[in-house]
Amino acid sequence: MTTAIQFALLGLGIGTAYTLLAQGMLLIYRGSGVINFAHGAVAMLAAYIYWQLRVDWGVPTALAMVATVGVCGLLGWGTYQVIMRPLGRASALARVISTLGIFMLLQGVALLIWGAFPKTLDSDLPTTLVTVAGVSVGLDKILLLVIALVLTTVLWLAGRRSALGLAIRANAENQRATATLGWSPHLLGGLTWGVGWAVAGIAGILIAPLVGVTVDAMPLLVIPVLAAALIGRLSSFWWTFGGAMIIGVLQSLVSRYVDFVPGAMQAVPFLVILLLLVVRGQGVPARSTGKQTLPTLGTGRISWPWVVGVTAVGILLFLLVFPESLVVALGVTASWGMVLLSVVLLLGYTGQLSLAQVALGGVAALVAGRLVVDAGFPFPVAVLAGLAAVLVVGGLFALPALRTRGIDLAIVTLGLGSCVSALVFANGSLTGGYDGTPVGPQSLFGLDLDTILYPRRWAVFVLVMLVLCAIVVANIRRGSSGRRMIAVRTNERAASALGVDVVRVKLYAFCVAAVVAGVGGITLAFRNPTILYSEFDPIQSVLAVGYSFIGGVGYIAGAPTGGTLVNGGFGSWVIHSIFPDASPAWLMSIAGLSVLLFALMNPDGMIRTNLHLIDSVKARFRRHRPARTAKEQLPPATPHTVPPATLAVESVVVRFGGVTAVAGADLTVSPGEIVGLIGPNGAGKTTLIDTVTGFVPPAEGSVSLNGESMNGWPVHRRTRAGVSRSFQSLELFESSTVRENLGVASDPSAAASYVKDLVAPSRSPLSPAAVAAVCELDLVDSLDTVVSDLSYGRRRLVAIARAIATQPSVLLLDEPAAGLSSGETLELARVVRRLADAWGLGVLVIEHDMAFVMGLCDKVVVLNFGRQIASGTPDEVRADPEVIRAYLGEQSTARPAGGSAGPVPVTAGQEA
Ligand SMILES: Nc1ncnc2c1ncn2[C@@H]1O[C@H](COP(=O)(O)OP(=O)(O)OP(=O)(O)O)[C@@H](O)[C@H]1O
Repeated sequence: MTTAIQFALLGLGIGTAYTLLAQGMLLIYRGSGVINFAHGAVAMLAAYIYWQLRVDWGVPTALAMVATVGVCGLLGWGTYQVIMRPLGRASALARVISTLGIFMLLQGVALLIWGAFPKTLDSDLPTTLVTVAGVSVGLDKILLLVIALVLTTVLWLAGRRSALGLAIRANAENQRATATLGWSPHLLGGLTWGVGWAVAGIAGILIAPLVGVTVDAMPLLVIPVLAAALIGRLSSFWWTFGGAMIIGVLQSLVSRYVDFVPGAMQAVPFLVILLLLVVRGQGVPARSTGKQTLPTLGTGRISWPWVVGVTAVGILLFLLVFPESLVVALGVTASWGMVLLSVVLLLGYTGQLSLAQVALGGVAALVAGRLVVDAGFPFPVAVLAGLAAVLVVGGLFALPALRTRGIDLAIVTLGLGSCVSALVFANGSLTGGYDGTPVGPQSLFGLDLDTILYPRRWAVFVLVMLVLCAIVVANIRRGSSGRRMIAVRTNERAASALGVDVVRVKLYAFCVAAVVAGVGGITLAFRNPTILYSEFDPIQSVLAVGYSFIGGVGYIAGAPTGGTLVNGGFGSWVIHSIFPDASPAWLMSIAGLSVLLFALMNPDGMIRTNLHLIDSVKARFRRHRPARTAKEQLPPATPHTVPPATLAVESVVVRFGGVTAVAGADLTVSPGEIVGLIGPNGAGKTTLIDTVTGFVPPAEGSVSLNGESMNGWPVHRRTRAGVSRSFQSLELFESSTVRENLGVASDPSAAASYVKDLVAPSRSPLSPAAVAAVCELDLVDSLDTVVSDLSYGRRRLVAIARAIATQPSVLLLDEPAAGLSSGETLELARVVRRLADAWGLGVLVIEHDMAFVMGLCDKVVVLNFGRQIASGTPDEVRADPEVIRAYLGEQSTARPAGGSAGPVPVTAGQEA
């Protein structure tokens, strides 16, 4: 028992170190909404500066401390002014990636100045042993705990009680609002980053004696620190303190009691926390909170003459022309190019920020390597087995992505990558430890690929693998799988409402990306006769995202371009050719600086600028052929009818915690019938549609289609069954064209397409319903227009057309006439009437425009405070005293808030 307490107390020491770091990171997040992945690197820099001042130059301790913290504070202030402030309007991704750039830059600069050899710093706190309840513990640990408690209390009080603290928090959410309250947003931003970095500086000085001053260890502390901050939901200083302590104590106890599993100390507490976070996560995101800027994507179009020509020339240059050192460097770049291709697939196309891609490459290499060494498998068979294994592991890594997203997912995957590193790569019995795994030379179908004797052959093999992987990724981009991925990255809610199985798309993206990263990892590992797993450490996965970003995370060609910057790649070769004695740290610093410059000036990456150039050159020489008009490209519209289906909502109750949003709704929508759902703001109308479409589960009651209960069905299954919806906030894929928006809705759900797309991508003809909807809503001329360029009224029509493109039997429209002119509203009413009468579609429509509802609907249902207070024909509802009292007012035909005065004159016989 005493031993357990002893280890728990030791763990509090580790937890204290995490707390000191975590609180500064949390302060920055609360004040600017940015997770600073460089926070551990800032602490590392502080430790080096402090070592330089106190140990090397003999500056008095107090002065050295003040100077170090001051420098960190100033650098934090400068980081805000030079990087974060200009990035204020950039995407969240660009801001996160810029912190990865800072990470790389600080590590590179520290290596250049202080070298890779560790420095030692003694604790400035007294280290005498104190006995508490029979257990001995160093006084410095107790003092550190006190400092962590004081820091947490000060930050907590400042955040809650001081006007400045409140303003800093408000500034993260709305700079304009803080400005109108008399605060300077940039002063607050600079202060947040300055204080945050200063706190990291204090942490660096205090924890350096515990963890040592090295360029590797301290920046990596960011991983457990992020986990602690996640436990605090990235908002609470006290929960973060608790999280850090839990992690510290768990790690210490595991190191004592699970010491038979190497690496368990780092991994087990992590896995427990990851599990917690995943359980706490959300399957379908909440109603959208606003637009976000996403990276621009390439088309994935393949020009076969170019691919064959460039590959053939590349092979010739590799075999006959280039010097051997260059060929080897290009081979490394090509291997990394495949790892970065997996980032393009995951982050570029699917929007999933995974920080574990290099670790996955390492897993494939490990399995293949072991099979070659232990089982004597031929190289190609071992490669296939390695890829099969990493496919499964990739699927496992996808599981957190099903319930977490954005920054949470990045942290979770970084944690998983570090678990793999601790449990597997650091396990000498699996990897051979410092000696590595001696795989020796390989051969492929009789061709000797000995990397020592024939490095050129090996490089050609890697080049061919890169080209094959790039073709697969390009095929996915052009196929229906790619369209689904892009829909998921843009808006998961809208994607699932269009019948896209978001879970399947994410699993697919993670699995294919894992295999592509696996090919990269295997070719990287087998380039040496002995595999060393140090090149698969978790930080490499972080760097991989940085390299992808520089190349262009939405472009296939961006992957090998980013791969030029890796250590040992083309960039290293160039630097070494010019400066033979240059340290690899130069390349890392240049890469870090490039990430920052690209984030600031060209977030779409290097390749986009070059593509613009290539396109403009091509355009000069291309013969002008008149483009086919959108109308010519459209298949002829055929008269359309839908399979009849009746939607029934019975006694549905929906609760959000203590709020009852819907308290017993009953309605049916029959084929060809238009039902209006009205009620004051907050009555529960959208919640009812959310429940019918599967976004929100009912607490009681049932929703059925043609008598079959849909309770428990996921969103996409309801869509595929024939229930489609539009959104009040439209939720269109704004940066895609109208055609692409409709294309996602038109794609059949066939599972086989995921496999077929790898080799033969399927084109997306619009569904007959989509074509009919485009003609009906007069959108033909807008088909190839990017949605964000359309007027608000036309975007509303696109949202309706997209809902119709899924070929529904029942259509749910959430405020379709909001923002339309009276002419457009009239036209919309005619179209909806026609959809019901001619197509046989059942329509449930929410609208505040009473004239529209009363003139159009066959039946009207009224909600008030979640309660259904009336239902019947428009005339019956209009005359209902409770409805008049609660909603319509005495002028029952008038729109409650500024609507048109009389009913829209549309009846069954009047359609256009
Ligand atoms: N995710 C949620 N968590 C908690 N409460 C919610 C949530 N979503 C909706 N509500 C609450 O449920 C009630 C009904 O909201 P809902 O948006 O469905 O109303 P509505 O009739 O569609 O309003 P409007 O006409 O303004 O769109 C409101 O009190 C709202 O605050």
